[in-house]
Amino acid sequence: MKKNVLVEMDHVSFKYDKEWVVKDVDLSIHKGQFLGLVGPNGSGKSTLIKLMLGLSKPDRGSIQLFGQPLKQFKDWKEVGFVSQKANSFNSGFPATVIEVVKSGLVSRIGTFKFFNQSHKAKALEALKTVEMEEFAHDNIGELSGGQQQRVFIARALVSDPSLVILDEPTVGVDSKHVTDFYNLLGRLNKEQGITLLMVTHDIGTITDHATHVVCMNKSIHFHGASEDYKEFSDEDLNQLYGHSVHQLSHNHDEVNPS
Ligand SMILES: Nc1ncnc2c1ncn2[C@@H]1O[C@H](COP(=O)(O)OP(=O)(O)OP(=O)(O)O)[C@@H](O)[C@H]1O
Repeated sequence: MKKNVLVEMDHVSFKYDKEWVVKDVDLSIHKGQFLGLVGPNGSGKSTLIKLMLGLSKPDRGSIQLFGQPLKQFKDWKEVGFVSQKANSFNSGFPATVIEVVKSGLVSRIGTFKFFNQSHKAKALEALKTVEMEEFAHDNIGELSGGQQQRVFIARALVSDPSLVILDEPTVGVDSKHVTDFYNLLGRLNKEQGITLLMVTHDIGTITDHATHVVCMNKSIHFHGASEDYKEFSDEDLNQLYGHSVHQLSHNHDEVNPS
């Protein structure tokens, strides 16, 4: 593996039907980074994640995970994923919190194996990390959006991944709890050394928490340290987003599109 490079995309392009939605993307994610991926609606962020996870295949270019071509990569327990729609269980969904978290071990133990006491202990440990262990035996559907999303982070953490990818995890999280959520991600990154890639629309907030920012609109328009992204002017952003966007001064919770 190229030293400490967990993901490497080399001239990656992808189209649905005839329209290119990801164009000539070169992107490396280094161990220890907390990378925020931002861009306007429909700019290809989720598609880029799907390509990285091998759920879609690039039409051009190549992708390596942990130094291996994606086709050969098998060590999926190293990669946790929290999707945008994770927190959409209705109250009748028949699974407890701990069952949801244990399901994250399937990549480690195989689909048809049974969970044992050590798996239960792992799941409880992951719930403890996200401060949700007291809800272990509650029904997942009875929790708030923010609590459900913490459970899905625990599910992503239970196999001890080095990299966790999150696609708009704060959608459905009460704005009062969004800051706590970012603080949790910051702790995972700083204290546990987990590399994070997070798709978000919160361009005002992400720079306070992420170490690096990638801003894309089909191709990459900015990739650098969060500090430098703060220098990316409102004018640059407006051009990219096609409407007025302000990066709020930092320590604010929201972006202010008009
Ligand atoms: N399954 C699909 N079939 C055809 N087109 C698709 C499909 N999924 C996404 N697209 C299109 O590809 C483009 C990129 O979509 P994508 O979801 O990757 O963008 P995004 O940046 O994640 O958007 P958002 O911020 O709104 O979630 C959009 O124009 C979208 O309509």
